[in-house]
Amino acid sequence: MSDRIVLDAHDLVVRYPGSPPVVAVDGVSLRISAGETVALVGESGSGKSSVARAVAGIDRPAEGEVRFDGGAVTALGIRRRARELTAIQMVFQDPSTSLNPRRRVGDQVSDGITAARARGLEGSRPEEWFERVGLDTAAVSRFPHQFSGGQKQRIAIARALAARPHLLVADEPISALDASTQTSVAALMRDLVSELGAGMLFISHDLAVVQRIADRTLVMYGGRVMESGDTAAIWAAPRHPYTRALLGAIPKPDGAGRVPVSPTAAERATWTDVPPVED
Ligand SMILES: Nc1ncnc2c1ncn2[C@@H]1O[C@H](COP(=O)(O)OP(=O)(O)OP(=O)(O)O)[C@@H](O)[C@H]1O
Repeated sequence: MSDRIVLDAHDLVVRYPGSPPVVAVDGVSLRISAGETVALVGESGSGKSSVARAVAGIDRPAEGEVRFDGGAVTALGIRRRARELTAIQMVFQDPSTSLNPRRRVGDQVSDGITAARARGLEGSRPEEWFERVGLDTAAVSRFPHQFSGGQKQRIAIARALAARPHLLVADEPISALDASTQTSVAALMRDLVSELGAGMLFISHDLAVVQRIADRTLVMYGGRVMESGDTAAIWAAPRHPYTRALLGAIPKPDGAGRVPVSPTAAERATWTDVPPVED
């Protein structure tokens, strides 16, 4: 990890139309350094995907600013933005929808290579990326339906990383995969982004995987960051009551099963009443 900050988003507010409007993100700030993996965790609806879309330049936040490699993402002109945003790549939950079913997978990885070349970076070959993500290089001429879900996600990762991004935004990249491949795909992503010196925003509800791969973690609830800090420190001693409740939902190793977070309204109020704990 280096001291170079690739992403610096501050005071993000994301609202969706409605009456009243939905405040999905309410004042979230986050920084990611080169080579660093930062996880966003929190229950469904806490605003994780909305943060991801704002920092990736998909949705414009209602308030706040996203700075990427020192420049304001929201202030880029259309042409410059299309060119420069190849340095931010995304991996989504479902590789079946993110890969084009009618194109050979090698050609799709070549799109990433072309994007890197357009930024003046040295060329590479799709086979090299297949090798890096643990796939048979002979498979470059196949079509997406000839692969398993886990293999398709490896291809989507190869395509994203072939573009040599400075930031990879991964929104639930392992949740559609078989349990047996989830950890290995997550670990692969982490290793490759740190090898490339890129930063990664990793969104997952799999807390055991987050614990394993994230350098830092932000815990969100109701659109706000409740706790943020070094992953190991948070797991060793969660300080915010919401974090304690969330970590209590990890399946117990003794086989006692998943402990649901089923808070009462009073408990929820206690979480939002306690000020955030940030590093
Ligand atoms: N396009 C939209 N229009 C209206 N409301 C939306 C829209 N997208 C998200 N929301 C709402 O914004 C809030 C945050 O949603 P978001 O998808 O960011 O949360 P999340 O933590 O990523 O959830 P999940 O883990 O289920 O994906 C939720 O209340 C959601 O219903």
